Amino acid sequence: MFIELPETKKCRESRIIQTHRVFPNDLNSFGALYGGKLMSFIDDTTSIAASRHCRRPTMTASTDKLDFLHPIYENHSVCVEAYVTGTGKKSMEIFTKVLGEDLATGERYLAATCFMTFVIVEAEENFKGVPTVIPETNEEKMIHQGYSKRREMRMKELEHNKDLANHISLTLPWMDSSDYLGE
Ligand SMILES: CC(=O)SCCNC(=O)CCNC(=O)[C@H](O)C(C)(C)COP(=O)(O)OP(=O)(O)OC[C@H]1O[C@@H](n2cnc3c(N)ncnc32)[C@H](O)[C@@H]1OP(=O)(O)O
Repeated sequence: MFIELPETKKCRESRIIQTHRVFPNDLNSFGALYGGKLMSFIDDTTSIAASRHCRRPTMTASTDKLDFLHPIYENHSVCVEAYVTGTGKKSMEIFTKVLGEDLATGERYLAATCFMTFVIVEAEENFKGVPTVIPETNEEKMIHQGYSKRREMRMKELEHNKDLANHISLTLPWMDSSDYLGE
């Protein structure tokens, strides 16, 4: 049984904010937060935003370009904030911004941004669709405004990648090299 959903939800209803301190065992060899660790924080946070919005099981369908804009150093805090910024029928776009904070000075900086798409994988037969989002703040409005264009580009890219997938070899390379070498 799934709960009934309203037709609309505000961005703030799905907003998730996770904050962590960057410890020595989270660092890369440059003394900054390891990128894989940050990606894991982002996936974790966005998945909760998706669940909050649709209250049904979802899976990560895609991650758009993740831009690492600024390193996050040891002992700074890393704040990962995510909320739903656009919806289709079963898919939800989630925007994530990552802020670093120097806890000694209070200086805050934008460390990364990312868009991800989550898709509902289980729903009732007559599922009508996820609630559309209502942006309220200037940032939410600006990001929501670009949703249709981003979705269009995503769909084009998906088609292209599906085509590419048709040419990817599944053969174990050490068993038969003819696929690799085009013999
Ligand atoms: C929680 C986790 O850790 S998940 C782990 C990582 N994720 C996975 O393993 C997912 C693997 N992929 C899959 O299972 C499938 O490709 C799915 C579930 C993502 C999509 O299934 P499909 O059968 O292709 O979905 P279908 O074609 O019915 O489309 C459903 C919706 O998803 C959207 N969609 C499907 N694939 C993508 C994609 N790669 N990027 C963006 N949107 C997508 C469609 O546009 C459609 O949107 P709409 O309902 O808003 O119009």
